Amino acid sequence: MPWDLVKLNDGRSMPSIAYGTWTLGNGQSAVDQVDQALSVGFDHVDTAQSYRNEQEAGQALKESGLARSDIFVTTKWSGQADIPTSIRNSVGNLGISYVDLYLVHSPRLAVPDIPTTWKQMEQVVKDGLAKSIGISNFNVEQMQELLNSANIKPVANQILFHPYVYAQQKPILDFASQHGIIIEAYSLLIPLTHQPGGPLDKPLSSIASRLDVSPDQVLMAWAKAKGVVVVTTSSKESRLKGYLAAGDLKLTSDDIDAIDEAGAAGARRLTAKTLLRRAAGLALLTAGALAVCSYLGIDVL
Ligand SMILES: NC(=O)C1=CN([C@@H]2O[C@H](COP(=O)(O)OP(=O)(O)OC[C@H]3O[C@@H](n4cnc5c(N)ncnc54)[C@H](O)[C@@H]3O)[C@@H](O)[C@H]2O)C=CC1
Ligand SMILES: O=CCc1c[nH]c2ccccc12
Repeated sequence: MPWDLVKLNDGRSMPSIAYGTWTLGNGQSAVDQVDQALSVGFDHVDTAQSYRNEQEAGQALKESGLARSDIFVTTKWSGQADIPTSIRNSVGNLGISYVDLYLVHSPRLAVPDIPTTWKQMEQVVKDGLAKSIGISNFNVEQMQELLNSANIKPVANQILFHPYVYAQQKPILDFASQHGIIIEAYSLLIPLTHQPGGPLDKPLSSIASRLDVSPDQVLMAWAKAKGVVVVTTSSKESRLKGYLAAGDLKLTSDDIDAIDEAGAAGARRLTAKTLLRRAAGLALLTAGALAVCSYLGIDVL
């Protein structure tokens, strides 16, 4: 089994790679894409109230003929209604009686506060509508606030995770690990999809050539080595097969170090770019203000 099951802190298990439905849209094409993912071997589907395709995911699950116990379904409370209403709508849309994992999509939704929101999440487990509960996009302070009053610990925190943000996200990984919380990585492939041309390009392509695989597979193997669960997607069958096959890849510690170093270099570059952009913005603003003052005859110097 290339991607193993990971043990959760509530005694349950979760497949360590998931197929995500965020960008699928809806209608028949979304059903077909989830169908395709299930038929190549994905057994963990990650959806959300806000993705507006829970029904399509549910239809594909039904069509797959897979037993309910052979598929792990995650959905998220995205704040479209209160938690008790939302979870009932989600399981109804998915056509199942429970989800395996229910996540708070963002700490920003936790109104009036995190403890009150988490109490409602705990009730979802008591009502049998979710087997496990977790969070998404929570930082260390928000996780600590939640744990201070939790009766049921979150099993997972789904966060942005790729080499360019690895150092930035590391405190979340360390805190989660201390508390037995699994990290799920989304947007792992951003260095290829949105930030090509950075310091990672070279090590990724040289490791990929040596192992006769593609750079996305190298990123998957890197994430696996960091002990996180991967949430990914593609409309291409060949890519989906590649993601699953990447579970068998073995990177050396030198490979991992090279990716970590290039990731850190990319992060420094992005910080420098952001600072430059801010400085340019400030300069423009100052020039504008000076021009207005001069036009109004105000002497500022
Ligand atoms: N909890 C949250 O706030 C979030 C959760 N997610 C979850 O994660 C899932 C995956 O998110 P993404 O950002 O789409 O994941 P991703 O970073 O894995 O990107 C997937 C995309 O990469 C493309 N790709 C694969 N290999 C490539 C290559 N070699 N070169 C260029 N492009 C390549 C694929 O075709 C696909 O479009 C979502 O569907 C959703 O379920 C995503 C974002 C936020
Ligand atoms: O999950 C991907 C991005 C997204 C879509 N809807 C929401 C709601 C709250 C946080 C993130 C997102």
